[in-house]
Amino acid sequence: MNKTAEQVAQMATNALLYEVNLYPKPGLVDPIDNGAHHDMDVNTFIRSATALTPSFYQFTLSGLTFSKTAPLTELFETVRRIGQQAEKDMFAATLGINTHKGAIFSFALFCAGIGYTLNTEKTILPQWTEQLTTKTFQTIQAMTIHLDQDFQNLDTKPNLTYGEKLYLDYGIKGIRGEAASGYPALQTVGLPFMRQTQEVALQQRLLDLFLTLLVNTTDSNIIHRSNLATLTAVQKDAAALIAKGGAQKLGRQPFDAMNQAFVKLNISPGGTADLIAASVFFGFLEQLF
Ligand SMILES: CC(C)(COP(=O)(O)OP(=O)(O)OC[C@H]1O[C@@H](n2cnc3c(N)ncnc32)[C@H](O)[C@@H]1O)[C@@H](O)C(=O)NCCC(=O)NCCS
Ligand SMILES: Nc1ncnc2c1ncn2[C@@H]1O[C@H](COP(=O)(O)OP(=O)(O)OP(=O)(O)O)[C@@H](O)[C@H]1O
Repeated sequence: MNKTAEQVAQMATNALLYEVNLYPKPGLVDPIDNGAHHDMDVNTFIRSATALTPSFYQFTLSGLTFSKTAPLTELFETVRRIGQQAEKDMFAATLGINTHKGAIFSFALFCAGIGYTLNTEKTILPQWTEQLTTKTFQTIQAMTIHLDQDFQNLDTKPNLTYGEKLYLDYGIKGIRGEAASGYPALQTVGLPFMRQTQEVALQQRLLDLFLTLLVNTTDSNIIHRSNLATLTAVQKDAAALIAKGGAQKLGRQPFDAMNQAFVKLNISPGGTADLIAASVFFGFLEQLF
Protein backbone atom coordinates (compact mmCIF):
# COMPACT_ATOMS: atom_id res chain seq x y z
CA MET A 1 0.00 0.00 0.00
CA ASN A 2 1.13 3.55 -0.72
CA LYS A 3 1.10 5.58 2.52
CA THR A 4 0.45 8.95 0.83
CA ALA A 5 -2.50 7.63 -1.17
CA GLU A 6 -3.88 6.05 2.02
CA GLN A 7 -3.68 9.37 3.85
CA VAL A 8 -5.36 11.31 1.03
CA ALA A 9 -8.12 8.66 0.81
CA GLN A 10 -8.70 8.91 4.55
CA MET A 11 -8.97 12.70 4.32
CA ALA A 12 -11.49 12.39 1.47
CA THR A 13 -13.72 10.02 3.46
CA ASN A 14 -13.43 12.21 6.54
CA ALA A 15 -14.40 15.28 4.49
CA LEU A 16 -17.60 13.52 3.35
CA LEU A 17 -18.31 12.57 6.98
CA TYR A 18 -17.76 16.14 8.21
CA GLU A 19 -20.26 17.32 5.58
CA VAL A 20 -23.04 14.89 6.50
CA ASN A 21 -22.40 15.46 10.22
CA LEU A 22 -22.95 19.23 9.92
CA TYR A 23 -26.37 20.42 11.14
CA PRO A 24 -28.85 21.99 10.67
CA LYS A 25 -28.31 21.88 6.88
CA PRO A 26 -31.34 23.16 4.96
CA GLY A 27 -32.89 20.48 2.75
CA LEU A 28 -29.96 18.09 3.15
CA VAL A 29 -29.47 14.91 5.13
CA ASP A 30 -27.80 15.51 8.52
CA PRO A 31 -27.83 13.66 11.88
CA ILE A 32 -30.94 15.58 13.02
CA ASP A 33 -33.19 14.98 10.01
CA ASN A 34 -33.22 13.88 6.38
CA GLY A 35 -34.15 17.29 4.95
CA ALA A 36 -36.07 16.90 1.69
CA HIS A 37 -35.04 13.23 1.33
CA HIS A 38 -37.20 10.19 2.02
CA ASP A 39 -34.90 7.39 0.94
CA MET A 40 -31.71 8.07 2.92
CA ASP A 41 -30.43 9.11 6.35
CA VAL A 42 -27.11 9.90 8.01
CA ASN A 43 -26.25 6.18 8.26
CA THR A 44 -26.73 5.73 4.50
CA PHE A 45 -24.12 8.47 4.01
CA ILE A 46 -21.74 6.92 6.57
CA ARG A 47 -21.94 3.56 4.77
CA SER A 48 -21.39 5.25 1.41
CA ALA A 49 -18.46 7.47 2.52
CA THR A 50 -16.57 4.56 4.08
CA ALA A 51 -17.23 2.28 1.08
CA LEU A 52 -15.56 4.89 -1.16
CA THR A 53 -12.18 4.95 0.65
CA PRO A 54 -10.58 2.28 -1.63
CA SER A 55 -11.66 4.26 -4.71
CA PHE A 56 -10.20 7.47 -3.27
CA TYR A 57 -6.97 5.52 -2.78
CA GLN A 58 -7.02 4.36 -6.43
CA PHE A 59 -7.77 7.88 -7.74
CA THR A 60 -4.80 9.26 -5.77
CA LEU A 61 -2.47 6.46 -6.81
CA SER A 62 -3.39 7.05 -10.47
CA GLY A 63 -2.26 10.67 -10.12
CA LEU A 64 0.87 9.78 -8.14
CA THR A 65 2.04 7.27 -10.75
CA PHE A 66 0.86 9.05 -13.93
CA SER A 67 3.54 9.81 -16.53
CA LYS A 68 4.81 13.40 -16.34
CA THR A 69 4.80 13.62 -20.14
CA ALA A 70 1.50 11.96 -21.18
CA PRO A 71 -1.58 14.14 -21.87
CA LEU A 72 -3.62 14.74 -18.70
CA THR A 73 -6.85 13.86 -20.54
CA GLU A 74 -5.63 10.23 -20.23
CA LEU A 75 -5.54 10.57 -16.45
CA PHE A 76 -9.17 11.71 -16.62
CA GLU A 77 -10.10 8.63 -18.66
CA THR A 78 -8.41 6.43 -16.06
CA VAL A 79 -10.20 7.96 -13.07
CA ARG A 80 -13.57 7.93 -14.85
CA ARG A 81 -13.19 4.17 -15.23
CA ILE A 82 -12.32 3.80 -11.54
CA GLY A 83 -15.24 6.16 -10.82
CA GLN A 84 -17.69 3.85 -12.55
CA GLN A 85 -16.63 1.05 -10.18
CA ALA A 86 -16.86 3.51 -7.27
CA GLU A 87 -20.49 4.25 -8.23
CA LYS A 88 -21.19 0.49 -8.09
CA ASP A 89 -19.57 0.29 -4.64
CA MET A 90 -21.72 3.23 -3.51
CA PHE A 91 -24.94 1.61 -4.73
CA ALA A 92 -23.96 -1.69 -3.09
CA ALA A 93 -23.32 0.09 0.22
CA THR A 94 -26.57 2.11 0.10
CA LEU A 95 -28.79 -0.61 -1.39
CA GLY A 96 -29.33 1.38 -4.56
CA ILE A 97 -29.51 4.97 -3.31
CA ASN A 98 -27.56 7.82 -4.90
CA THR A 99 -25.74 9.44 -1.98
CA HIS A 100 -22.42 10.52 -3.51
CA LYS A 101 -22.52 10.43 -7.31
CA GLY A 102 -21.48 14.06 -7.66
CA ALA A 103 -18.92 13.67 -4.88
CA ILE A 104 -17.35 10.63 -6.58
CA PHE A 105 -16.87 12.65 -9.76
CA SER A 106 -15.38 15.68 -7.99
CA PHE A 107 -13.22 13.71 -5.54
CA ALA A 108 -11.91 11.58 -8.42
CA LEU A 109 -10.56 14.78 -9.95
CA PHE A 110 -9.27 16.18 -6.63
CA CYS A 111 -7.50 12.97 -5.56
CA ALA A 112 -5.90 12.36 -8.97
CA GLY A 113 -4.93 16.05 -9.23
CA ILE A 114 -3.38 16.00 -5.75
CA GLY A 115 -1.44 12.80 -6.53
CA TYR A 116 -0.15 14.29 -9.77
CA THR A 117 0.84 17.55 -8.05
CA LEU A 118 2.71 15.71 -5.28
CA ASN A 119 4.61 13.75 -7.92
CA THR A 120 5.42 16.57 -10.33
CA GLU A 121 6.32 19.06 -7.58
CA LYS A 122 8.41 16.43 -5.76
CA THR A 123 6.82 17.23 -2.43
CA ILE A 124 5.09 15.46 0.46
CA LEU A 125 1.70 15.86 2.14
CA PRO A 126 2.83 17.66 5.34
CA GLN A 127 4.35 20.37 3.12
CA TRP A 128 1.11 21.04 1.22
CA THR A 129 0.49 24.75 0.51
CA GLU A 130 -2.12 27.04 -1.04
CA GLN A 131 0.08 27.20 -4.17
CA LEU A 132 -0.11 23.41 -4.53
CA THR A 133 -3.91 23.62 -4.27
CA THR A 134 -3.86 26.12 -7.16
CA LYS A 135 -1.59 23.79 -9.18
CA THR A 136 -4.03 20.94 -8.52
CA PHE A 137 -6.93 22.93 -9.97
CA GLN A 138 -4.81 23.76 -13.04
CA THR A 139 -4.20 20.03 -13.46
CA ILE A 140 -7.94 19.34 -13.15
CA GLN A 141 -8.63 21.92 -15.86
CA ALA A 142 -6.15 20.20 -18.15
CA MET A 143 -7.64 16.78 -17.33
CA THR A 144 -11.17 17.90 -18.21
CA ILE A 145 -10.44 19.98 -21.30
CA HIS A 146 -12.60 17.66 -23.45
CA LEU A 147 -15.41 17.26 -20.86
CA ASP A 148 -17.69 19.31 -23.11
CA GLN A 149 -17.90 16.18 -25.28
CA ASP A 150 -20.38 14.90 -22.67
CA PHE A 151 -22.84 17.45 -24.07
CA GLN A 152 -22.54 16.35 -27.72
CA ASN A 153 -25.30 14.33 -29.45
CA LEU A 154 -27.60 14.55 -26.45
CA ASP A 155 -30.66 14.99 -28.70
CA THR A 156 -30.29 11.37 -29.84
CA LYS A 157 -29.48 9.88 -26.39
CA PRO A 158 -32.39 7.83 -25.01
CA ASN A 159 -32.07 8.33 -21.21
CA LEU A 160 -30.80 11.73 -20.15
CA THR A 161 -29.39 12.44 -16.67
CA TYR A 162 -30.55 15.55 -14.78
CA GLY A 163 -27.29 17.31 -15.68
CA GLU A 164 -27.72 16.53 -19.37
CA LYS A 165 -31.36 17.71 -19.35
CA LEU A 166 -30.32 20.92 -17.64
CA TYR A 167 -27.79 21.60 -20.37
CA LEU A 168 -30.35 20.99 -23.14
CA ASP A 169 -33.05 23.08 -21.43
CA TYR A 170 -31.00 26.02 -20.12
CA GLY A 171 -27.42 25.63 -21.38
CA ILE A 172 -26.34 25.24 -17.73
CA LYS A 173 -23.21 23.11 -17.42
CA GLY A 174 -23.51 22.28 -13.69
CA ILE A 175 -20.81 20.15 -12.14
CA ARG A 176 -19.12 19.53 -15.51
CA GLY A 177 -18.76 23.27 -16.09
CA GLU A 178 -17.42 23.72 -12.57
CA ALA A 179 -14.79 20.99 -13.14
CA ALA A 180 -13.78 22.23 -16.60
CA SER A 181 -13.21 25.75 -15.20
CA GLY A 182 -11.01 24.38 -12.36
CA TYR A 183 -13.68 24.68 -9.63
CA PRO A 184 -14.00 28.49 -9.34
CA ALA A 185 -16.57 27.94 -6.53
CA LEU A 186 -13.72 26.45 -4.49
CA GLN A 187 -10.84 28.60 -5.71
CA THR A 188 -12.59 31.94 -5.32
CA VAL A 189 -15.24 31.21 -2.65
CA GLY A 190 -14.93 28.05 -0.54
CA LEU A 191 -11.18 27.96 0.03
CA PRO A 192 -10.64 31.70 0.65
CA PHE A 193 -13.48 31.40 3.21
CA MET A 194 -11.75 28.44 4.92
CA ARG A 195 -8.41 30.28 4.99
CA GLN A 196 -9.97 33.39 6.54
CA THR A 197 -12.03 31.69 9.27
CA GLN A 198 -9.53 29.52 11.12
CA GLU A 199 -10.47 31.08 14.48
CA VAL A 200 -14.21 30.38 14.15
CA ALA A 201 -15.87 27.37 15.90
CA LEU A 202 -16.29 24.49 13.44
CA GLN A 203 -20.09 24.27 13.31
CA GLN A 204 -20.60 28.02 12.82
CA ARG A 205 -17.73 28.12 10.36
CA LEU A 206 -19.19 25.36 8.18
CA LEU A 207 -22.76 26.70 8.39
CA ASP A 208 -21.52 30.06 7.14
CA LEU A 209 -19.53 28.24 4.46
CA PHE A 210 -22.83 26.59 3.45
CA LEU A 211 -24.48 30.01 2.98
CA THR A 212 -21.51 31.45 1.11
CA LEU A 213 -21.33 28.50 -1.29
CA LEU A 214 -25.10 28.43 -1.83
CA VAL A 215 -25.04 32.09 -2.89
CA ASN A 216 -22.22 31.48 -5.37
CA THR A 217 -23.05 28.09 -6.92
CA THR A 218 -25.39 27.08 -9.74
CA ASP A 219 -26.64 24.12 -7.73
CA SER A 220 -28.19 21.80 -10.29
CA ASN A 221 -29.97 19.75 -7.60
CA ILE A 222 -32.14 22.73 -6.66
CA ILE A 223 -32.91 23.47 -10.30
CA HIS A 224 -33.88 19.91 -11.21
CA ARG A 225 -36.08 19.50 -8.13
CA SER A 226 -37.64 22.95 -8.69
CA ASN A 227 -36.50 25.64 -11.13
CA LEU A 228 -34.04 28.47 -11.72
CA ALA A 229 -36.34 31.06 -10.08
CA THR A 230 -36.36 29.01 -6.84
CA LEU A 231 -32.56 28.82 -6.87
CA THR A 232 -32.32 32.60 -7.32
CA ALA A 233 -34.85 33.18 -4.52
CA VAL A 234 -33.06 30.96 -1.98
CA GLN A 235 -29.71 32.50 -2.95
CA LYS A 236 -31.21 35.91 -2.10
CA ASP A 237 -32.37 34.60 1.30
CA ALA A 238 -28.92 33.14 1.99
CA ALA A 239 -27.23 36.43 1.03
CA ALA A 240 -29.56 38.28 3.42
CA LEU A 241 -28.55 35.94 6.27
CA ILE A 242 -24.87 36.52 5.52
CA ALA A 243 -25.48 40.28 5.59
CA LYS A 244 -27.03 39.90 9.05
CA GLY A 245 -23.95 38.07 10.39
CA GLY A 246 -24.73 34.42 9.52
CA ALA A 247 -24.40 31.57 12.02
CA GLN A 248 -21.71 33.39 13.98
CA LYS A 249 -24.15 36.16 14.90
CA LEU A 250 -27.58 34.54 14.56
CA GLY A 251 -26.97 30.97 15.75
CA ARG A 252 -28.82 27.98 14.34
CA GLN A 253 -32.42 29.31 14.37
CA PRO A 254 -32.42 30.76 10.81
CA PHE A 255 -30.95 27.49 9.52
CA ASP A 256 -33.80 25.52 11.14
CA ALA A 257 -36.28 27.93 9.52
CA MET A 258 -34.54 27.62 6.15
CA ASN A 259 -34.62 23.83 6.53
CA GLN A 260 -38.39 23.89 7.01
CA ALA A 261 -38.77 26.14 3.96
CA PHE A 262 -36.56 23.85 1.80
CA VAL A 263 -38.49 20.75 2.91
CA LYS A 264 -41.76 22.47 1.94
CA LEU A 265 -40.29 23.33 -1.47
CA ASN A 266 -38.83 19.78 -1.71
CA ILE A 267 -35.38 21.17 -2.59
CA SER A 268 -31.94 19.96 -1.55
CA PRO A 269 -28.68 21.76 -2.37
CA GLY A 270 -26.64 18.61 -3.11
CA GLY A 271 -24.04 20.52 -5.16
CA THR A 272 -23.45 22.92 -2.27
CA ALA A 273 -23.06 19.91 0.04
CA ASP A 274 -20.36 18.46 -2.21
CA LEU A 275 -18.54 21.79 -2.26
CA ILE A 276 -18.60 21.91 1.57
CA ALA A 277 -16.97 18.47 1.64
CA ALA A 278 -14.44 19.64 -0.95
CA SER A 279 -13.59 22.77 1.07
CA VAL A 280 -13.07 20.62 4.17
CA PHE A 281 -10.88 18.23 2.17
CA PHE A 282 -8.53 20.96 0.93
CA GLY A 283 -8.76 22.45 4.44
CA PHE A 284 -7.27 19.20 5.79
CA LEU A 285 -4.48 19.35 3.20
CA GLU A 286 -3.67 22.99 3.93
CA GLN A 287 -3.98 22.31 7.69
CA LEU A 288 -6.69 24.94 8.14
CA PHE A 289 -8.26 23.08 11.11
C1 LIG B 1 -20.66 14.12 -14.22
C2 LIG B 1 -21.45 13.18 -13.31
C3 LIG B 1 -21.51 13.80 -11.92
C4 LIG B 1 -22.85 12.91 -13.85
O1 LIG B 1 -23.65 14.02 -13.92
P1 LIG B 1 -25.27 13.94 -13.97
O2 LIG B 1 -25.65 14.61 -15.24
O3 LIG B 1 -25.76 12.56 -13.76
O4 LIG B 1 -25.65 14.65 -12.67
P2 LIG B 1 -26.05 16.12 -12.23
O5 LIG B 1 -25.59 17.16 -13.19
O6 LIG B 1 -27.48 16.06 -11.93
O7 LIG B 1 -25.21 16.37 -10.87
C5 LIG B 1 -24.70 15.32 -10.16
C6 LIG B 1 -24.24 15.81 -8.78
O8 LIG B 1 -23.27 16.84 -8.87
C7 LIG B 1 -23.32 17.68 -7.73
N1 LIG B 1 -23.46 19.08 -8.18
C8 LIG B 1 -24.52 19.69 -8.72
N2 LIG B 1 -24.27 20.96 -9.02
C9 LIG B 1 -22.99 21.17 -8.68
C10 LIG B 1 -22.13 22.31 -8.74
N3 LIG B 1 -22.54 23.48 -9.25
N4 LIG B 1 -20.86 22.16 -8.30
C11 LIG B 1 -20.43 20.98 -7.81
N5 LIG B 1 -21.21 19.88 -7.69
C12 LIG B 1 -22.46 19.98 -8.15
C13 LIG B 1 -24.51 17.18 -6.92
O9 LIG B 1 -24.07 16.31 -5.92
C14 LIG B 1 -25.33 16.41 -7.91
O10 LIG B 1 -26.12 15.41 -7.30
C15 LIG B 1 -20.74 11.84 -13.15
O11 LIG B 1 -21.50 10.98 -12.33
C16 LIG B 1 -20.46 11.12 -14.49
O12 LIG B 1 -19.51 11.42 -15.15
N6 LIG B 1 -21.32 10.15 -14.84
C17 LIG B 1 -21.14 9.36 -16.03
C18 LIG B 1 -20.64 7.96 -15.64
C19 LIG B 1 -19.24 8.08 -15.11
O13 LIG B 1 -18.31 8.35 -15.84
N7 LIG B 1 -19.08 7.87 -13.79
C20 LIG B 1 -17.82 7.96 -13.12
C21 LIG B 1 -17.57 9.34 -12.58
S1 LIG B 1 -15.92 9.55 -11.95
N1 LIG C 1 -25.84 15.62 3.13
C1 LIG C 1 -26.45 15.44 1.97
N2 LIG C 1 -27.77 15.30 1.93
C2 LIG C 1 -28.40 15.14 0.74
N3 LIG C 1 -27.82 15.12 -0.46
C3 LIG C 1 -26.49 15.26 -0.47
C4 LIG C 1 -25.77 15.43 0.73
N4 LIG C 1 -24.49 15.52 0.42
C5 LIG C 1 -24.42 15.43 -0.91
N5 LIG C 1 -25.62 15.29 -1.48
C6 LIG C 1 -25.83 15.19 -2.95
O1 LIG C 1 -27.17 15.37 -3.40
C7 LIG C 1 -27.61 14.24 -4.14
C8 LIG C 1 -29.03 13.89 -3.78
O2 LIG C 1 -29.92 14.79 -4.37
P1 LIG C 1 -31.21 14.30 -5.15
O3 LIG C 1 -32.05 13.43 -4.24
O4 LIG C 1 -31.86 15.53 -5.70
O5 LIG C 1 -30.57 13.45 -6.30
P2 LIG C 1 -31.12 12.21 -7.09
O6 LIG C 1 -31.16 10.99 -6.21
O7 LIG C 1 -30.24 12.17 -8.30
O8 LIG C 1 -32.58 12.70 -7.49
P3 LIG C 1 -34.04 12.19 -7.07
O9 LIG C 1 -33.94 11.64 -5.65
O10 LIG C 1 -34.85 13.45 -7.18
O11 LIG C 1 -34.35 11.14 -8.08
C9 LIG C 1 -26.68 13.13 -3.74
O12 LIG C 1 -26.46 12.25 -4.80
C10 LIG C 1 -25.41 13.85 -3.42
O13 LIG C 1 -24.62 14.03 -4.57
